[in-house]
Amino acid sequence: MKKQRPVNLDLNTIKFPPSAITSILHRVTGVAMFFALLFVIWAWAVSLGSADDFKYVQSLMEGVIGKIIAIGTLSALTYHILGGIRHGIMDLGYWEELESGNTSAKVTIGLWVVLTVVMGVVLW
Ligand code: HEM
Repeated sequence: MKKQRPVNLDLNTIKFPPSAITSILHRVTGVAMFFALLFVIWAWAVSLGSADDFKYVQSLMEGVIGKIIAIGTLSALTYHILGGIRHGIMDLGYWEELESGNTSAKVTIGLWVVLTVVMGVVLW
């Protein structure tokens, strides 16, 4: 076996292309939504118990943690839908080349960041 095989253990020199980052984010936001849904279903069920229970959930959602959960959940959903639409367009045969795929990935991430900031400002 060749002794002088190329080795690259310097993680700082390894860079993910934008399309890889969108792919990872799609899975991360999908899993995040699964867990967020557990909270959403719990809050929904509790809020239907009585008028007091409703007020309890309302005050929870008006607090800092409630707002972070709401903005985080909507942000994950927004990314997942944007990524899902990008996937649908790729399924139709567009944006499959290296350059267009990376451009659509950058646009997806950019749109997501802008929409998250807008949602954050509106919901805070
Ligand atoms: C609460 C709703 C949703 C949950 C919990 C969810 C969860 C997930 C998870 C966990 C994955 C990753 C699967 C894997 O990588 O093995 C995934 C993938 C995917 N989701 Fe969702 N999803 C939801 C809604 C949506 C919506 C509304 C869309 C479309 C706009 C969508 C489009 C997709 C697509 C296209 C993939 C595949 C991505 C790929 O092949 O890399 N999802 N979803």
